[in-house]
Amino acid sequence: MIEIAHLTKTFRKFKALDDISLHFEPGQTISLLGPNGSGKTTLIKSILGLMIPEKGTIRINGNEVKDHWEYRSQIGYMPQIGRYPENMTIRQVIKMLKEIRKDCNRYDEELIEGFNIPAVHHKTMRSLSGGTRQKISACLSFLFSPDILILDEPTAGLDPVSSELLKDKIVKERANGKLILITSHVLSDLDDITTHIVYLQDGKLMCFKTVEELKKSTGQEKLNKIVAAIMQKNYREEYLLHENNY
Ligand SMILES: Nc1ncnc2c1ncn2[C@@H]1O[C@H](COP(=O)(O)OP(=O)(O)OP(=O)(O)O)[C@@H](O)[C@H]1O
Repeated sequence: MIEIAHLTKTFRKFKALDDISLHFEPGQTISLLGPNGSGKTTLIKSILGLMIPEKGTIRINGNEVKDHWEYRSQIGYMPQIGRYPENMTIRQVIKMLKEIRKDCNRYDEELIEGFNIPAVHHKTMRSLSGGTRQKISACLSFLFSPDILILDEPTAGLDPVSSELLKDKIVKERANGKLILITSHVLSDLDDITTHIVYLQDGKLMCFKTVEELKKSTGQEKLNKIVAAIMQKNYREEYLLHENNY
């Protein structure tokens, strides 16, 4: 579904992404992990076509993204910080987006109902609390029933009940065959929803494996322990050796 081959992005001489190759399929939830500045957002922005890497390719359903802009309608994106017209009400923002996306005739309003957004429909975007703004971003990312969801720190700022509701939705949509990419620094939030881990460090791919494989190879159950094992110095060499055996 998404094939990334030898992706390299530099800012002046600094390599933010260094020869990254990955392959994602429907029905996977990929947790995109790594320390601050490791290249996660650069990778997401490259997939979204918001950044143009100088080397490598990204294909979505076989089409290279730099030549096929229409692929973006298949992606629901929840940014880390949602930016909206501040003087519009929630109702107006949702209505405006539905009018722009006339191609879509299957709205997914499950989160809008789950978060009880109609009760605050009349509020302007500028008046919203951080958590409510985050809920609106989540609702909009699912609204047009996209095949791919890219969620950047989706549970940040959400209360525990809302966070669980969003996680249940992610699990449900993965079961429906969606591909979901998530970044989060709160690893406990990812424990029950992740199928695969991508770990980046200094723009390099340190690990791309299923959670089950990593549980076996590290002997750990929880993501924070698994990630600690990945961060051990010699992991990448072992990983690459292992990969070269196939
Ligand atoms: N427009 C830019 N110009 C110059 N350098 C940039 C630019 N965008 C990103 N970088 C650099 O590229 C590197 C990777 O940044 P990126 O935002 O992808 O990291 P990240 O893994 O998403 O970090 P975080 O966990 O803090 O969100 C960082 O060193 C960052 O300073």
